Amino acid sequence: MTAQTLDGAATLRTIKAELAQRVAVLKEQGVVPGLGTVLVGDDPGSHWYVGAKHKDCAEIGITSIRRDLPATASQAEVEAVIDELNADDACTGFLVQQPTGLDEFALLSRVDPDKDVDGLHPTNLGKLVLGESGPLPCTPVGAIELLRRHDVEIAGAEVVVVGRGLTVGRPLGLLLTRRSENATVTLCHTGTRDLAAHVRNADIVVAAAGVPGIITGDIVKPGAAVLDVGVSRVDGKVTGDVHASVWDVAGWVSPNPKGVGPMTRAMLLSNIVEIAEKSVRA
Ligand SMILES: Nc1nc(=O)c2c([nH]1)NC[C@@H]1CN(c3ccc(C(=O)N[C@@H](CCC(=O)O)C(=O)O)cc3)C=[N+]21
Repeated sequence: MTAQTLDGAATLRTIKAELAQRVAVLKEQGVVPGLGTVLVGDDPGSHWYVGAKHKDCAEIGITSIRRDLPATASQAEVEAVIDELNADDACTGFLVQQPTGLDEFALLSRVDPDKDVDGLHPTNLGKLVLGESGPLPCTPVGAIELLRRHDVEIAGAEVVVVGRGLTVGRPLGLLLTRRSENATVTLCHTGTRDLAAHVRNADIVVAAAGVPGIITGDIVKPGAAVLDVGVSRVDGKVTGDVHASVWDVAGWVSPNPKGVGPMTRAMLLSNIVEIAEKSVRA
């Protein structure tokens, strides 16, 4: 048996086509959405991500405001750029690419929560806990959307999330246990005594540990959906948390690359369009 592919790259193309139409409607109403990015330093991965985000925006009619700062930039210098984008009406929303090597909580907190396209501002994470509407974190929502668009049943499913990081595992647990998702979630992490015992039970496994190959075929339930969110670089190549042996056992696997990564970009675009639409309604 070989698993079916949860194809994030193809789903990104579909979502872009849908969003391009909404951007065109916004333009008729006199609104041109704009994405801002703040990039600190010269990490090649971060440069690639930011470049990809701006290319995506250009394709669907969203303008770009790009602020690249040297690795030597101080906390105050980055905060000044954040203040500038908060005040810029051409900037619908923006993100501070992580990691910056600076006080990230202070930077995140300084972003206008209404412009927080990453959904990571403390106010927006608080809204997520409280069940209020607001921008949602892109990677976990992208993972859910990838399952939805391939008709993988989430309601009632036993989901094991591996990893409790702030950008994926922690918020994903909150999202999946909302009434609208209705999954039962087990959040595993480095303190979990018997990871295999939990994973064996799961209808859906989300691997976001950042440990290459930690999810192997022998611990996956036959027919399960397995999402590979881990990003490690092994010899310069992107390597996920899901071992190749999983493809022989699972029903669905998201590859890595071309799985959840592109979905993160899709949800970023979706957050920008939603903020812009909200500004028209206001
Ligand atoms: N404030 C902030 N917001 C982010 O959204 C954010 C961040 N910081 N820091 C870093 C991570 C990483 N991230 C990815 C985006 C796209 C792909 C993606 O599309 N990857 C491609 C290609 C990967 C490759 O080949 O290098 C793929 O999976 O097919 C991956 C990872 C967003 N991040």
